[in-house]
This record gives sequence, structure tokens and C-alpha cells, in this order.
Amino acid sequence: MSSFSIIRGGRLLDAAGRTAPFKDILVKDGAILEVGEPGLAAPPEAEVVDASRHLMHPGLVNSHTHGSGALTRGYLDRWNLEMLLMAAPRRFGNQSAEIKYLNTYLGAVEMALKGCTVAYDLTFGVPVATTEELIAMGQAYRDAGIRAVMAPMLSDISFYRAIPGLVESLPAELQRLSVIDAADATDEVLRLMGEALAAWPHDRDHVKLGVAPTIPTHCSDALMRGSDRLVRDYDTVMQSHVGESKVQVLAAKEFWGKSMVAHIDELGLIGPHFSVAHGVWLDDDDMRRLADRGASVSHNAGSNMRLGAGIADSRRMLELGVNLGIGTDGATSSDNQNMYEAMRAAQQVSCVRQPDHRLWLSAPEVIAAATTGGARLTGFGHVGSIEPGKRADIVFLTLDHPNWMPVNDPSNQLVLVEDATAVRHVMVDGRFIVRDGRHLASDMAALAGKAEAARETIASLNQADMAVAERLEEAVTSFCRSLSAKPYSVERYAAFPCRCETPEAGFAATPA
Ligand SMILES: Nc1nc2[nH]cnc2c(=O)[nH]1
Repeated sequence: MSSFSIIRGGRLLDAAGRTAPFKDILVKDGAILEVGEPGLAAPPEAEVVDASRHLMHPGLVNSHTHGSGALTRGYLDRWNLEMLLMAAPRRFGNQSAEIKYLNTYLGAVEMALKGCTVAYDLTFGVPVATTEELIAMGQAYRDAGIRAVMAPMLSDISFYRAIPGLVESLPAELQRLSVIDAADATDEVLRLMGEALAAWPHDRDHVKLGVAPTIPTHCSDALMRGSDRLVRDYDTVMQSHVGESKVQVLAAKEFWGKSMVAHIDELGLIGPHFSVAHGVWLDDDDMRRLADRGASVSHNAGSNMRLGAGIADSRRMLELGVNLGIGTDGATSSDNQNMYEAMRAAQQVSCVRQPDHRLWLSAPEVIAAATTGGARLTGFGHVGSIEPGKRADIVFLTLDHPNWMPVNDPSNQLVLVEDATAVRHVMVDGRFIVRDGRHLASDMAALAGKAEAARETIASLNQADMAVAERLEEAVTSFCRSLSAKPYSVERYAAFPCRCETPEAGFAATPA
């Protein structure tokens, strides 16, 4: 028998219209049946949800994160992407199945409490995670109650080989420790990824498995092509970190004589199922290729600032027709999983990106990216807006909160004022997962205890690797600083808005 609920008395955000009129919402079996004026007719048996003194908006879509890093929030305040990539496996490796689940669950709970109902999670790759562990991490999202795309990060070229000249620049002993090439692993990685896709037991409308060749310079063409085949065979989505740092752009030019986007486009990988994470260093040609093929970019402004990676040109992406999503990135590089902060960061970096205020992202544009843009990017066409036919994934913000006193422009306030402290209830499929500010499935004290124990376990397991991690971080930093090829001076890259204005790039390292 069908179940009905009627949500009465709330104000519904109309972002584009910059208003929030009173609306009633009729929900049938978890889907929105009708949105209407106050007093909307409902079957007598419908459960009544009182939304008075609340503003309702669609659940936010976090279009890029790493559930694998939730336990690393607040770790190291001064590190860039290259240091992070160098250090992460040594500092945070060796995670048991229980800790992998806990990492993912913790991130999902945080997102739920902060108004996010969908995550695109680039998770532990294969073979680091087994099929069973991936399925268990999918269950973590089911247990926390939010939707997710989980895409294992795949690579068959180690980080050290992905920056030309880096390994050769290291002292012999570090060279030995650093070359963990997995060049022969291509077939094995693809086999394991295919096995996980074939075994995936979760309802794909809630938690589906995607594929994430992690960074194109870390993937052979064979791995990229094989990943693409899997995506098509299993009708799923693909995401890669592309053009996140200047060093990556330099490396791509060195490897292929072209940009990362041009390279993967020529491999035939770009389509509506494909999204770029970050895209800080894209030029017009890159953006046109993405737009022409219906692809998306997940804009992670907070993480890009945190790692000194630069400022993506979100305005140009929109002008050229790229679908834009908003992401927090993982806790290793953005600490919390707060989509309101990610939205605010996206709006505010657009203001420092260019002097013409007419080109800054507007609040409605940012909200569209964090909702409908994210829904398209994740391939979850059944969410992202509150309208008939969509699933009832709804966030209720209390208006009895300073953030909303008074209600001026609801769209501006959502992006520029809201910080998740007014999130009162969160609903997925018409059912509350957060009620009165509490995550219903979680005992927070117990969760804190598990997180603390996991922190100690991770630290003790990786103790022996710490000294090596520190030496490698120092070496990679020094190598990156020595890259002097103009106009790609690495020295400049954190401080300036960045686009690859000039095509002629070199990758010569000069003595520091
Ligand atoms: N910011 C960020 N970029 C990445 N690229 C590959 N892995 C990562 C990661 O964990 N964080």
C-alpha cells in the first residue's frame, strides 16, 4: 500500500526567483507528488509534517569528496597537493576494513548533519580495498542514510613517476623507497574494478559504484581506456582529478605535449558521464571540449585555497557551457564536509578571480551548481530539486536562528550566511535521517570513541613510515620549487588567479 505524507507550513526556496514562498509538499512513497499552495489537498491517511518556521531547500550534492579521509581532518595546516599525494599512503595507509567503514560512515554522517544528501566519493582504490570492503563502505552510506557515488581511485603509475624528473632528483636511498611503480598492475586493477562492479549489491538509486582513474598522469592509456570500457559496460559515471595543480599541468605537457583534457579527450573518454574534479588549470580549449561533450566540473574552491592550488575560473566554465557542481573535497584537504562553506567559498573566490563584479558568481548560480548541477554530474537524475517526480530529499532550516533574522534575500543568505548551524531536519526519500539536529542512526559519543581509537591505530601502524614521508615531502617540495619553466613559474601559482594563458610550456628543472 502507498504511503503519503504532507509537509505543511514551510517556505520553499526559489533560488532563481530569490524568494521563498509558503508551499505545501505532498510526498508519495518517498517521491514528490505535488508542490502547491498552502492548504494543498492530501489523502486523509497522509502523515502531516509540520514545517512552519522553516525554510526548505533540496538536499545538497557534494560533487567531490574522499570518504577515505574523514579521520584526517585538521591534519597538517601547511601542505600543498604534491606533499599530500606523497604523504597520504605513508601517513594514513594500512587501514583495516573496520577503519575504512568508519572513515566513510563518519564523513557521511557529517554531510547529513550539514544538509548534504548526495556525495561523489573518490574512495580507496583497488587493490587497496577489496570488493567486500567497497561493498561495506557502500553500506556505510546506506547506514548513514545519504546517497553516494563511490568511485575507487585507480592508478598504475606511481606518484613519483607522474612528475617527470622527480625520482631522478632524489637521493639514491629515497629513490629506492619512492618507486612503487605498478606498471604491470593495469590488468589486475581493471579485473578487480570489474569484479566490484559485477558484484555491487546496493540499490543504484542510493549508492552506485563509479570509476575514478585518479589523475590522468598516474594512469596508462590502457588503464584509461579499460576504465572507460567498464563505465560503458556498467552504465555508470567517471571522475578524474584534472588540472588541480600547476605541477600537474606541466607534467601533462611534458608527457603528452598537450593538456590533460586534450589527452583524455583524444582517448575518447569525455562524455556526459565524465566529470573533472577541480579543473583549476583549464584553458579555453579544455573547457570547450568538456562543454561540447556534455561533461561537468566539480569546483572545490575551499580545498584549492587550502592546498594553494589556485582559483578555478568558474565564470568562464559557465560561459562556455560546462555543467558545474560544487564539492568540499576530502577532509585531508578541506577538513570539514560542509557544503554551505563550499558554496560560500565558490562565490567568494569568484570575486577575487576577476575585477568585474558583473562576472562574479551569483548566489542562484552557486545554488544551482550545488543542487541540479551536482545531480547531473553524479548521474542522479532523480534528485536535486523539489518538484513532482523527484525523490523527497529535503533540508529544513529553522528560521528561528540568527542566520535568518531577518529573512532578506533567501538565496544570498543560503550562500553567504548559512553555515549548517540552522539545519534542523534532513529528509531522504521522504524519511527523516536528521531530526531536531540529531543524526537518528548515530550515537555520537560512541562514534567519537571509535574515531579516537582509529586515530591511534592508524598512527601506530604508520609510525615507521613517518620519517620517510617527511623526507619525501621535503624532496618533492624542493623539486617543485625548482621548476622554473616560464610562464609556469611554480613560485607564482598559489598567489595568482590562474589560467594557462600561454601554450608554450616546458618542464625544465633548474638547480634550486
Ligand atoms: N585534493 C586532492 N586531490 C587528489 N588527487 C588525488 N588524490 C587526491 C586527494 O586525496 N585530494
